[in-house]
Amino acid sequence: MASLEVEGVTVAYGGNRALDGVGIAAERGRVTGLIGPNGAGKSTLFDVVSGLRRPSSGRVLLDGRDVTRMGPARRARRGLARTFQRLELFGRLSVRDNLLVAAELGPERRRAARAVDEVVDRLGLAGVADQPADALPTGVARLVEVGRALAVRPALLLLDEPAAGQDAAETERFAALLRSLARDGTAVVLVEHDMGLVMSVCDEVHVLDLGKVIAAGPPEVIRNDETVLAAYLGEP
Ligand SMILES: Nc1ncnc2c1ncn2[C@@H]1O[C@H](COP(=O)(O)OP(=O)(O)OP(=O)(O)O)[C@@H](O)[C@H]1O
Repeated sequence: MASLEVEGVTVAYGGNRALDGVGIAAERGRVTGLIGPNGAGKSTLFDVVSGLRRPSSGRVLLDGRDVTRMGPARRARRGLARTFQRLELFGRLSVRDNLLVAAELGPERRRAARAVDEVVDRLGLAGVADQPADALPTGVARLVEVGRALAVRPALLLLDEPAAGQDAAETERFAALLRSLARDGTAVVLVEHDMGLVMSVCDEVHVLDLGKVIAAGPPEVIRNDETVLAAYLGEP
């Protein structure tokens, strides 16, 4: 069963349909890419999935259960975690404390310190663990943001442009991390503009344009899809 199913979701801002009957699915053990030009509706879809925005129609299911009317906290307790396009770290807190605040919100509160140690280890953050977050280069800060989501050991992880600001070596390590999360059984959904990263780590890619899914399939198919190329290049 898919970990996440989105069915016929529509969101309108005034007269503008940010999402128009969108359906996607994401499964455990797989990295699912969500791409599309600026303004396509990717972040709005994450808001709908995480419960920050109620769609005017359509449904969101987590592990087969309809959560469309559930708020963000209840969805988080059901195993959903996300990152934001704009970094949401506490600038004056150390990396470790940023992770701890997140871990303590998770279901395994009593084991928060251990969860933090695991995240520091897994993301290679030991060298910066005691530094304040606002002293970090953007690429490392992005990794801490991902670490905050991982600290609750999510079953479904939504990542909104996690590689923005990472250099080539950081992105390569990040790709390996995404694959290892999928191997451990996490359902990962990746919104990302770095096409090299998307095409190398995703098992499946959904393409949004002007609020509609215009293509879905494995990276090798999406890469050569004429509709997708036209959406990005702005010509048929
Ligand atoms: N709070 C809002 N009020 C009005 N319109 C909005 C709001 N948020 C987003 N929109 C509009 O909804 C559409 C989808 O925006 P969204 O941010 O979801 O796209 P995106 O694919 O995440 O874009 P980007 O790649 O630039 O982050 C755009 O036309 C945007 O202008």
